[in-house]
Amino acid sequence: MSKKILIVEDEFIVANNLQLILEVAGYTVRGIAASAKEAQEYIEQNDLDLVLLDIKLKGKLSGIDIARQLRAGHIPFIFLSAYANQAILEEAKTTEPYGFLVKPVREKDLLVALEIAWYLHQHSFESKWRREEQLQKSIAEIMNEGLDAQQSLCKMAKVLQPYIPFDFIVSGMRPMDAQQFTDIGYLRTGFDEYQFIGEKELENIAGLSKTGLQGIMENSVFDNHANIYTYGMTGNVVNNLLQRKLMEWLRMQSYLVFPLSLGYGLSVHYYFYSRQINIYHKEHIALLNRLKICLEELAGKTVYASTSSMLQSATSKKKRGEVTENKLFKDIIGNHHLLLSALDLAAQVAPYNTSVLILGESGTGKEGVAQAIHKLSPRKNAPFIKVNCAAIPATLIESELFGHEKGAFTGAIEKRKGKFELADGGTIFLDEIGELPLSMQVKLLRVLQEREIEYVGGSTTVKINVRIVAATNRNLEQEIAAQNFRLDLYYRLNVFPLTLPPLRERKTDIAPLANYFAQKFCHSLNKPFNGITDSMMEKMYAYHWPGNIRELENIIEQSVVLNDGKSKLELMRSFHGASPGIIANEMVNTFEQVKHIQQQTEREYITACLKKTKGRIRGVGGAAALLNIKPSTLESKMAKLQINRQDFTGSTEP
Ligand SMILES: Nc1ncnc2c1ncn2[C@@H]1O[C@H](COP(=O)(O)OP(=O)(O)OP(=O)(O)O)[C@@H](O)[C@H]1O
Repeated sequence: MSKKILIVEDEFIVANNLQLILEVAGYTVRGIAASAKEAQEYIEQNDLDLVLLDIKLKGKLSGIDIARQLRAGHIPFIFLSAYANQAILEEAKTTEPYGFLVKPVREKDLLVALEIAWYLHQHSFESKWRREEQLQKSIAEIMNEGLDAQQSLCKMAKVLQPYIPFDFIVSGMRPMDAQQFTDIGYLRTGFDEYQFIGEKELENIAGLSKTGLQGIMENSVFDNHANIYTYGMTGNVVNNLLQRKLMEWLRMQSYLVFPLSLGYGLSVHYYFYSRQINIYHKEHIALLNRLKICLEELAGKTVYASTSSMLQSATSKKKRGEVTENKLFKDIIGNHHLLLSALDLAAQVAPYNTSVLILGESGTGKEGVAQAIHKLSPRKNAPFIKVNCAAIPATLIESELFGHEKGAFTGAIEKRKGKFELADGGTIFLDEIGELPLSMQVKLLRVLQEREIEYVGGSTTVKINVRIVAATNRNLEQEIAAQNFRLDLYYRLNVFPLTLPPLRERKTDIAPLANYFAQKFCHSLNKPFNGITDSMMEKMYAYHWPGNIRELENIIEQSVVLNDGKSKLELMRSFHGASPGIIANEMVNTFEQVKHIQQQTEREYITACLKKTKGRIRGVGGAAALLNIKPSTLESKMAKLQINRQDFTGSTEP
């Protein structure tokens, strides 16, 4: 059926031209709105499949305002703009558009953008619906298991986490009996690990006596409708004493409360707390409302029925630890909430064929997450093929990816399969996708659309069934603005973005990672592990880790190699170019400053390694090996940071 489109454009000639193109392509143009007001009238009629939306409109309201309305109504839209500078892109991005076209728009670009927008819309809608159905089923299963309140909240926490992220979840009866604390809480301590928090645990954490806690409970008032709160000065200020104290004790930044009535004036309140600010939205409340019947039934069966037995079972569970092993991501160490949020997303998307774009600085573990997504998918028994787009010379990349015929170019002595074909049935991991030359981006886009590849130098076409996981440490939006990356490819790949935090933003993971690597290297070198000295730990905490986990891994390896096997591990080199004070002092206010510092530290780190190797990049003991990256990756970084190898060839070791 022909899709119905609205054109929101105040330039008459542009709008007519668009209408002509769209009608020839088989779309039904519902109308042309020359102002935001007219656009709103069309939207209210509620009969649109897609909207083309000019950002700058005459009058008070802009295309951005209309975009927010379309988003709320789940109508996909594509922005049209005469400019594509960073500021406009940033503003447009906040509305999560399905595409962005720069005027004047070429016919082909317009039709491709519309096709992709429709595909993304269908996809996100369908997968959202499927995931919600799965969630309802999981809650129903918990209900039928005959568990007590504590057990069911623990299970509920695990199934709800991907949908409503939290670091601490609480459920409790309201009104509260100040003489008897019966709230049940679970604190997230790992990817799939939760620790029970009841009355005793709270008293310990807060350093309070039983009467102290009772005093707080007596002075607390409770919401009777769903609400979102933020700790601190902005947003919905937390007035409720118990909630405010909980946030202080557990260093939470925001929470969502969702009350469920059980009748007779009683209700069960669910609280979701997060260490991230502004994480909760109306959409989370809307989801909880859709789950309300299930949740009410579950609450009635569990919390209401078992308040008296709670304390007793709480103590026994505490003794057992209630800690489950993280089986899903067993090679990914760390339990910082920023890492766990990224892993939640990975676990959510893994079972589907959806393309995933993993973002994050170099060395943050993008490849490990890509592998985990593959292992958690139904494709796990088929190949996982990695392609480092930065490491392959531009002239060879096409044949590397798609294969070549015998004699296709000098040196092609026989027909050879490309990585896409090798990955058939499995996953292809396109690492450093931001480095892909523009000419290859067009070809990759065609493969993603048509799901078939063409050998270089011949007519062989092969149908492929491959899931794409791509990664980059570049800011692709900036690359698009600089015309280094194609917008249409970006939208194809960016179906499910996932960002890995840099190590300096999750310093609590330094100790577990350091211990993990130390044990690994001690084991492989057959040395006993005697621990890590406090001074090494302190220095590692103070450092800002431009090379992230890869750098930490290298440092631990050096320490293990040079350790005598009797004493604790000591730091065996000084950190180069360390300027942790800048970050620790929180003098960084803007993203640009962060980027600047990041580039500066990366530059200093590479420079220090090049000094050490006297400018040698390749081979054993070369700078690339020291940094544990491919020589070609190092070369491209050096070019980007304007580091000249020749400057180091004559220098002496520091
Ligand atoms: N959470 C983690 N737990 C254990 N090891 C990790 C973790 N994250 C990364 N590593 C290790 O750190 C090293 C670098 O990780 P990886 O190669 O996945 O990073 P990357 O983000 O893909 O880097 P690049 O952008 O340079 O390709 C690897 O040896 C990896 O095993």
